[in-house]
Amino acid sequence: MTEIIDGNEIADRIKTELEVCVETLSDHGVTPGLATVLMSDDSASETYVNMKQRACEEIGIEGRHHELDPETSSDTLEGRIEALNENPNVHGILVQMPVPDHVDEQTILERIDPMKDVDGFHPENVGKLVTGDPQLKPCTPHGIQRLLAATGVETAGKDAVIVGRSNIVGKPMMNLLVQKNNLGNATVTTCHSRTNNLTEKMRNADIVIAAAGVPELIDGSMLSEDTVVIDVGVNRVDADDDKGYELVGDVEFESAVEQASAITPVPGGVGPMTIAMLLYNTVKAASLQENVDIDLP
Ligand SMILES: Nc1nc(=O)c2c([nH]1)NC[C@@H]1CN(c3ccc(C(=O)N[C@@H](CCC(=O)O)C(=O)O)cc3)C=[N+]21
Repeated sequence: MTEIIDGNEIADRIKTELEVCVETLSDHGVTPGLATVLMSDDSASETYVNMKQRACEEIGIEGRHHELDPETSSDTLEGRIEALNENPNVHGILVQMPVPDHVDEQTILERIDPMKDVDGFHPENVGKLVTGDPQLKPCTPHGIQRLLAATGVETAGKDAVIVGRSNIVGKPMMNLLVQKNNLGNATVTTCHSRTNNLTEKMRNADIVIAAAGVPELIDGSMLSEDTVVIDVGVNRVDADDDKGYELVGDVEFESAVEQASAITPVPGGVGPMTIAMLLYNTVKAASLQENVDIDLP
């Protein structure tokens, strides 16, 4: 029987454990603070930022949301980040991506104090991840590692195929899975739009991680039995009913579920783990900045 991996349940377990960490910090007079910055009218971005703020509230993190007009200059945005870097009540800063075209994403990421970079996107944190000494790990790939561990999927010695080479998922996922530790030790192949024989590579994989951002790119005919399928896609496509849109993954669930040994659904798979690991990073950042020892889950 194919196991449908319940990301909501695993994320809730981690959140419950993080709540205890927040209480310990509170005993030391520290309330972890997360600042989110949104500079877009995009309704998906708004939804995601709201979800992050609500999750903070649930476990006692102080969330502060900053909304900037999409026309705001890069200088103004950078000034806002600078103020957050200097604010001692703010332990984590997240600038929601994408930013408008007139703002250079990399410039913005480099302005965030690496100690407050709860996305793990700053070059200093990327470098530490690659050398095997990560400080704040990117939320989605870290969440996927936790998801695999919680499901009892061993990564050591396994062939993992990642489809997608983005800086936020594909590349950090590759670096985490190849590392010499109990959540790594996999043999990793990173595929992308110029990969030849993608199907052949996926058919030989023990674990497939779909992070291309292409709706239903992968179907059951491209997978072998016994493959664990992790679907990172959160694509909004037009729906027939009056809801306006439907959320679909990078994997065609109906056919893939017939082949896979385990699979994450969309929604309810990787998404909730991303948010749980954002809370994890915020709690960790607070503990490092305030010199309070806590037992992170
Ligand atoms: N600086 C930055 N950091 C991010 O982490 C970041 C970002 N920018 N920009 C956009 C993406 C997207 N993202 C999601 C997180 C959770 C869900 C999630 O929980 N989704 C629900 C469904 C939500 C729905 O119904 O739309 C689920 O999969 O169950 C989705 C998407 C974080 N992102």
